[in-house]
Amino acid sequence: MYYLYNQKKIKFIDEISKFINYNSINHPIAFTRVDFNIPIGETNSPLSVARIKQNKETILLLLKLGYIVVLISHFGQPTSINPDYSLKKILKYIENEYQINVNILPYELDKAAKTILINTQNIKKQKSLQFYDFNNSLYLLENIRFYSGEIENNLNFAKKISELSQNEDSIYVNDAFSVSHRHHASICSLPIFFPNKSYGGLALKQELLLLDKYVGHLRNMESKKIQYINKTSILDNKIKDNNNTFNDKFNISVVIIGGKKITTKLPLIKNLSQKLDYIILGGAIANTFSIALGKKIGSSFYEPEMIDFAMEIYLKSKAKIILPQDYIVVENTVVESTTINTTDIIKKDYIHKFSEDNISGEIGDIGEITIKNVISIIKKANILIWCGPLGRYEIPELSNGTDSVANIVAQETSHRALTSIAGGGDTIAALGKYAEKFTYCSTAGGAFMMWIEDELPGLIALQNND
Ligand SMILES: Nc1ncnc2c1ncn2[C@@H]1O[C@H](COP(=O)(O)OP(=O)(O)OP(=O)(O)O)[C@@H](O)[C@H]1O
Ligand SMILES: O=C(O)[C@H](O)COP(=O)(O)O
Repeated sequence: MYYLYNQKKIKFIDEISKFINYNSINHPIAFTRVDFNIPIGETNSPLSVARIKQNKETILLLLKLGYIVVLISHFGQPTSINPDYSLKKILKYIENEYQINVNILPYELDKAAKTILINTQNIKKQKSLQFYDFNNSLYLLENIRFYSGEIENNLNFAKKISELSQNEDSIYVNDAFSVSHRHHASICSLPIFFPNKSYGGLALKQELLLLDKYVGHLRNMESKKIQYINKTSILDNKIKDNNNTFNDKFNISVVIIGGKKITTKLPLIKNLSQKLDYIILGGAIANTFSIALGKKIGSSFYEPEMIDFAMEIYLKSKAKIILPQDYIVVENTVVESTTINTTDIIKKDYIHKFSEDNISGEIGDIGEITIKNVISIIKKANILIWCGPLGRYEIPELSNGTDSVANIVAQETSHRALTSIAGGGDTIAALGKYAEKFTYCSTAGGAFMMWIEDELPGLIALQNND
């Protein structure tokens, strides 16, 4: 089956089995881009392994087809080699999900090539004895962001990776929708070395088909007529169903944007705000808007270089943007950080409620008034998109905002025709038990938003002319 992306075809790996001659296969490599960038919690254990689980089908199919699978993933955003971001830290969770031994390849690519070569010979012997052992067939490159060529999208670096295999039947597979918005070597340049042999994996296929089904219309939409919205009544938590407030009952689209990847997500809000009725902001993204509006947010996280841009978006879409009105604030944060994500340990005594704008300390969650307002909007919505937690959900005392809103979205999805689509590694973890009640949860946050708004470079790289 082909998928048409901007009029060009993307092939998926389930096509391969129709053409392959199993007897002639000489163990080529399937270079498979996955996204094992899973959220890690306080005790250094994963908060969600959804991103690992989703590639299982792809990997098993490739192994059964006789490929040696070399998995390529990033983990966090390291700028150089850093043991805290080694994929070795999550190896046991990968092996646990797949029930197959995964070999981490040496960082030096020439040594990695030798390791694969030696193991290939072993597999040949085993195959001739009619004993096929997946345990020698699955490899994992170290965190691809340990190599400077990755984020530089360096063609030579991609070529070196492709040269781990000398077999002309080797293929490239992108099974990482959630990182397909990055112009990185393993996403955009590596497929160049596999002309007509670059495929989408089964997880990527599922993401595209389901997102098309549920929110495909948003991609094609130019902009939605701005409805007359009496914002004061919303802030007062009194939404009326008459012509002066909402034109169509339940014809309201809402996006909730939280989290802390402000540079990635902010540019995508600009156009999205033209298509949807409400932009509910939480998390550190909201902080950047608050600063732009001259509010005091204490020592809260924000991105100074995005302030002007936040202001531009605010001025353009003021009537639609809902910012928090009250917060849970942490004073004198006691940080015993894990280096991955911000899972700090905070003393309960330091957590306070703030209902005003002049905050001291660090915003950790939205407060009760904001939660009520957000819920009142959700109750009127017929489509809801959610990317990014509303607070530092990893810390139980700061998870109430995300939890309460997730609970209502889950209820509204079950009880009436609310289409709820959430996306993001942390978002899925933050939604917890409510995630399964959502219409669909994508593993992608930034990539999902870019999929709605723009072209994804990772999908362009998979397009075929044949
Ligand atoms: N007010 C806040 N201040 C600081 N960090 C916050 C705040 N609110 C949420 N966060 C943090 O944001 C992180 C998640 O943000 P992120 O933008 O990565 O979301 P995501 O859903 O995983 O998207 P993606 O899949 O694109 O990474 C969490 O670690 C959470 O603790
Ligand atoms: O968490 C994500 O959204 C993906 O793993 C991409 O990670 P990145 O934002 O560090 O590129």
